[in-house]
Amino acid sequence: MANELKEINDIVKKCRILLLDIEGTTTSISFVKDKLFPYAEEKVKQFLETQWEQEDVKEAVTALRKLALEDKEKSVDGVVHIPGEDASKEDQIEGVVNNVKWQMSADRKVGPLKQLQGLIWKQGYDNGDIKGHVYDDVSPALEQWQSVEGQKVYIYSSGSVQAQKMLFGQSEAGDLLRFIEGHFDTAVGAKQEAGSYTAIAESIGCKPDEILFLTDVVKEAEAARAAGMHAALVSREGNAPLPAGAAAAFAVLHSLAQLASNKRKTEPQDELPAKIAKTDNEGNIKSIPDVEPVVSASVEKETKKSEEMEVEEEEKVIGSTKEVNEQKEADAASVVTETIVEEVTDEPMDVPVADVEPIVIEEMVENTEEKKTEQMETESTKSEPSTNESKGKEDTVDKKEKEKPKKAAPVAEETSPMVITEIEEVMNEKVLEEAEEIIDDIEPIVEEPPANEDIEVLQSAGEVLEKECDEILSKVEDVTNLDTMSVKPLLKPIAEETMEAGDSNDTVDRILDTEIEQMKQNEKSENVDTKNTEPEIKEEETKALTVDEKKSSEGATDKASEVSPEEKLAEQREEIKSEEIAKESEKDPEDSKAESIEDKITKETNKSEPESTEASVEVDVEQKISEKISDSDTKVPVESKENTVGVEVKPESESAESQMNGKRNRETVPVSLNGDASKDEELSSRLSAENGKQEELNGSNGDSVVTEKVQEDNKVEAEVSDIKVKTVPTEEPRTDPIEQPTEA
Ligand SMILES: CSCCC(=O)C(=O)COP(=O)(O)O
Ligand SMILES: [Mg+2]
Repeated sequence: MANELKEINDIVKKCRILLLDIEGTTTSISFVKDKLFPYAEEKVKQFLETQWEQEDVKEAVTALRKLALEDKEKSVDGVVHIPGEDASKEDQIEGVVNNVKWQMSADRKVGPLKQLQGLIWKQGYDNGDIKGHVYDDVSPALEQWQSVEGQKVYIYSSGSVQAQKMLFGQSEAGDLLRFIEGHFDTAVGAKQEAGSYTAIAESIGCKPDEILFLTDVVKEAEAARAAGMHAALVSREGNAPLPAGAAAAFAVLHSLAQLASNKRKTEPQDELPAKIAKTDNEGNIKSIPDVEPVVSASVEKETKKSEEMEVEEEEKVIGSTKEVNEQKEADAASVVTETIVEEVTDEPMDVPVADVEPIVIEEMVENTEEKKTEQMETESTKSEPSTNESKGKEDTVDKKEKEKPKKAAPVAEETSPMVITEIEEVMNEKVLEEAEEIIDDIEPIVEEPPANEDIEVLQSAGEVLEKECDEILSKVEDVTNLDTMSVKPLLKPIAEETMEAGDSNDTVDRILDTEIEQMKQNEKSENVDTKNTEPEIKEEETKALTVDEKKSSEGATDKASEVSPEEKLAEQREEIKSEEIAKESEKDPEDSKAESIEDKITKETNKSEPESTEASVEVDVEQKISEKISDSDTKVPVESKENTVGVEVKPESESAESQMNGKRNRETVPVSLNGDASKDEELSSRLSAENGKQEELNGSNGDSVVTEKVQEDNKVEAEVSDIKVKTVPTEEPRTDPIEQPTEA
């Protein structure tokens, strides 16, 4: 034996020609015996009667007659004689019909019988009564095999070449002739004779060991192996059991899918499970899954299924097939992939992977059409089929070996996924690269979310800001809080006004209560002081009155005699008041312009240390007022000022006040220095007197002596008027009394 390799993968690696038997290998025995033979038996008489005069029919009848004579000479059991040409047509037809039925019943694989059968079946194929049966794994396997450059598929069957072509050309799987390079029948020799295989190898033009022959008959496999071919057995459901030792001698396949490469990367859901039969130790099928196998299923998958079937022998075959096809498919795929990828990757981003497949299929169809055309041309030059008995005649093998251009093997539908998968890989790499570039461009735009650390920093910053805001608010509250204002002393008159306006503000009330208490105390102490100073004041007033009296007596003695001292005093008071007003009017408006209350408040609130500011402001205000008091005392003689009334608030001050209150409260705004120990006493009493509330506040019933009251009023008014002079020019506006808005 030239080739005794049993591992199918090892065999496949070595072979480029696939030579296939039909019945029991690509096609079910049942189809032949239950469909074709009955059809031929049923139609043979009618066929002969109608086609008797046809040349091909006459040749077939002549061959059958000769065979019958030889069988008679050989004393073949059951041989049926066919009357000679000198017999009637009817007798001849009857003899032929009986002979054919006898041979068919014996399943003789003789040429004359197969020739006539083919003629009869042709009618059946032509009128649609017959469709050639092929296993589901056949078409994909043929396509796959012949798709690899240099690999070809041939058929060697006892059936006539004509019958073969009809079966594959009009199969249930469609026209499979495009995958078949040539056909051999018994004209080349008996299938169980080694010489037949040698002749086939010669006809194909290759070495026998480049051919893998698949058959269901052990003796045929042995004959092929004897001729130097590689051979494997195919076990299908319905086949005759393999003889003992067959599986040990040959690799046994149950599906042509086992020839396919496991390199194909198809998704499992895209594949039908291969119909792998359970077999006995001889490789004979015991049972077969319901699902038909497909060639597209990978060998790897087949191996897995075989493992499930616990067929040890099968595992060996599958494993061999896998390795061989890996190499084969790798070689084929590499060529096609290169070509297609070049087309696709020109525009990697615009061509989706899915778009690649049509390109591949298109090329496949194109090649198929080309191949089909070539086959049709070849067929026209083929010799007539012959039987084994007609050896020496024209060879039945297709000798018109087509010298097709050795271009890249067409990519078939079943193989394209593998190619596409590799294209996908290439595409993915390019797409990923470009995607990375795009992402790089995007990254600077997209801000990364802050890290936890950053969030903590931000939170801390937020807390700081919030704290600062609280401090600012606190300062504002301090400014607006009557209890904590540094200008608290200045609030007194405003508070009083607010009280007069019926404001029930508790703070104001509290301030007033405190103020009232102090005023009561001051009133008492002032009374004591007044007793000590009253003589001097009275003396001064007396002098003033004397002068006035002289003046008035000079012009109007009658009136003078008629005017009471009180009236005189009032008149003098009015005069002094007018003079004071005149003096004030003569002063520089710019110097007397009171600083904007708003500005003052702003300055106050801008101070960073409220507590110290409050104290300093209080001191400043007190000092200023003290200075003004003393200044007033020195510049303006008390005698001349005693009768002056409170200075009216100048327009500037009114304006300032209006800015604060949005209204003109009063024409005069008395100022109090609440809380001062030395000066506040008399100021408080002045304030009370000025407002005319002293009696009320002190609980006085107004029983005071008129003279004392007048003097007291005059004194208080004079002093208060000094204090009220807010428009006194100063170089330190900030220390000027600040009017606090009542609505603050
Ligand atoms: C394709 S012809 C029908 C099958 C047939 O007649 C036959 O004899 C098959 O024999 P095979 O050698 O293919 O087993
Ligand atoms: Mg067979």
